[in-house]
Amino acid sequence: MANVLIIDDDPDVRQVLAGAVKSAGHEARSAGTLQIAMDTAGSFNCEAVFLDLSLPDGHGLDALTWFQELMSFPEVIIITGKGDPAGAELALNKGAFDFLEKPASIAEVTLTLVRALEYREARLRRSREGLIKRSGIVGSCSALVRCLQDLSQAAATGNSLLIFGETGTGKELFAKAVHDNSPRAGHDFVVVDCSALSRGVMESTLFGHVRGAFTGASDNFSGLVALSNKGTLFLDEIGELDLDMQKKFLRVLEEKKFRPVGASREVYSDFRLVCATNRDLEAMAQRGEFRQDLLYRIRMQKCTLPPLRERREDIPELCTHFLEETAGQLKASPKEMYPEVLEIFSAYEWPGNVRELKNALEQAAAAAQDEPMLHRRHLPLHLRVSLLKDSLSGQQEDKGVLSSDFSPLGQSDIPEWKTFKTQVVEAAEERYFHDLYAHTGGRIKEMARLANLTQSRVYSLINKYKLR
Ligand SMILES: Nc1ncnc2c1ncn2[C@@H]1O[C@H](COP(=O)(O)OP(=O)(O)OP(=O)(O)O)[C@@H](O)[C@H]1O
Repeated sequence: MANVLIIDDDPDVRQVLAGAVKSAGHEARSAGTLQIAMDTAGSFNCEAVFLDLSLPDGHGLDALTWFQELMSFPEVIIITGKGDPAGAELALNKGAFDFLEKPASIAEVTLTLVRALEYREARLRRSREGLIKRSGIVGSCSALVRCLQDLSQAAATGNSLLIFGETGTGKELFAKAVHDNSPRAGHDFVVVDCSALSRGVMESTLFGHVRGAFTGASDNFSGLVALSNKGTLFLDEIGELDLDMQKKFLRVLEEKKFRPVGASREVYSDFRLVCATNRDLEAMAQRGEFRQDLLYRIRMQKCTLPPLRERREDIPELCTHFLEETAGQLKASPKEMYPEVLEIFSAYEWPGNVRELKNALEQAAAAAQDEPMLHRRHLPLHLRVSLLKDSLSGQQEDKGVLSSDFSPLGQSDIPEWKTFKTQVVEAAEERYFHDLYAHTGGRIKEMARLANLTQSRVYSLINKYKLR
């Protein structure tokens, strides 16, 4: 028997759900507002929560994480009216188990609840058994722990997995961890960056070619799909595949067979697919830019990595990790941070997420040279710029840093914060890439390595800032 909390402002809905829960043999408690639900949850060890999105004292979405973080780790099922599909989608992306559209039948309610409880039990069993090899993933906030649980489940099933997340949130790291935790770990983990391959070379890179198939094909090449046989194929930025390649790839997924360019016979490859994207593939599918049938295939399981600004509690742990890593590479002792430096790190928005944090620490450690402590002055320019926030709200603490980097704003020309921030971040980006270009003599590979970006991203930034 499980404890189930029902949160809905409509007494009829509460009654129907409670009836369904009780007839399935579980204990039900109901609440008409978020406040009552939170008070109830304190003493009711709930294993599943039915959560309405539109409540008199707030939006259910804002309370979702609160319920997910309860000690009993409940699964949350969203109850949604016809009017809020976007809210339900957002909730799923934040780790809600599923959603039910009102009015749901008793059978639907019961089935969803059974599945949610089964899923929760399997999730807890796996985390109790400590089966997850983290493969370098750092962080312990609840959103990340959920992703690790998704990871563990995906690793065990072998189904296709779609990892969604902003740039630098760790999609490739997670994909590798899925591979490392799967029965395929002894075989290859093959990465294909779909945004870095031009249309012309994509097909032969994926499927291989025979000698003489086209100008320049001087040897047979088996291709990356064949290379991932028995292992894992990671398609990064899958949203960049053009429709023609999507069609070809769908066939490979369905039949596990493909024909190398210029070959007469088909080749077989048994690979496990993990894809990543930071694009809204659903919206792309609706616009006809991404095949719906391929989307169904690749997202048999899904995991959404939180942006760093939504898991700031992990920042100190990540900083320690990267400072130790940098020190290890230099065979030096790890540097430490003054508290005010950590404050800046904790307050910054991190549009480039963990990658940006890692780069910032590497740059700061290099700037600090032999000094054991990192000071604000060691931080990259764009981070120091974040101090402007404090200055604009009258809490600026270190005028020296700002005045040396920027001229003060006149009384009459204070722009909106967002506009100003965008301009300053763009200026910092431009300066960074100018310096990087000068430092590396414009060698793309080296630029990509130092900046920890893909070569195609570096190309686009070179074009953006007309670096010559
Ligand atoms: N949770 C984490 N713990 C430790 N390192 C992390 C974490 N997340 C990301 N990183 C590091 O940040 C960098 C970027 O990660 P990764 O390449 O996996 O991101 P991504 O989401 O695939 O980025 P992109 O979309 O730009 O390809 C890597 O150096 C990775 O090791």
